[in-house]
Amino acid sequence: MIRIKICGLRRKQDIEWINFLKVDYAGFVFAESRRRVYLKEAERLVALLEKGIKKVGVFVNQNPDFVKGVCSALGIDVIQLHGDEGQKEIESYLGLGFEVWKAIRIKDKSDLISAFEYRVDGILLDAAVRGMYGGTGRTFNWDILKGAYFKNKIILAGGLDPQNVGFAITKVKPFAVDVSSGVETEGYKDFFKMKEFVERVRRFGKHDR
Ligand SMILES: O=C(O)c1ccccc1NCC(=O)[C@H](O)[C@H](O)COP(=O)(O)O
Repeated sequence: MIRIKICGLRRKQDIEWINFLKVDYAGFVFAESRRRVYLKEAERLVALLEKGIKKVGVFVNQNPDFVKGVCSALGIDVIQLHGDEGQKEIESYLGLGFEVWKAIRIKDKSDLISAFEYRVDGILLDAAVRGMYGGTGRTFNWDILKGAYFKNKIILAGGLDPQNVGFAITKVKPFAVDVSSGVETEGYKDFFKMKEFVERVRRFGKHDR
């Protein structure tokens, strides 16, 4: 069964909704973004989260001591590195009890090379938009992935929404899908869009990866 990550959670009701929908991963952005949360608020949100839902901390080119401090304080399960972090930095997080996912922004096929090179627990494939690291609401060309074999878990992100996620899953067959903008209305998470997204994934995503 394909896993679901909903990212950019900021409010108490966001957490109540994802508890109800029983998604697999809850994403909290600790980097520069309109979705950014700070440690104190994140502590309150995480305390409300159902135990079975894994907590993902999203960071962009931040100090490793800061990243480790936040993740330890919150009991984060997955560190998502969404900036220009290299293998050396990735290594510094391995063996500490967190999974590490590295985000790669895809413009064309050549961007996939790094996806094969990183030694990491998961590769998150996202759209490349100039001046933005993530949460862009834009898709990339999924045809680029045709025939590619990844040894890592692939988390598909970038512009997914309830309308296109079924098609994306049948094309890419990822380990998980990740969504933020596509389940928002006027900048905030929308329960009905999240519900529709989750229902679509569960209908189309019955393969194992
Ligand atoms: O969501 C953000 O605002 C963000 C800002 C800076 C770095 C990463 C960010 N989000 C990371 C995610 O995991 C998003 O879910 C992913 O980029 C997909 O976003 P969207 O295209 O909006 O569904």
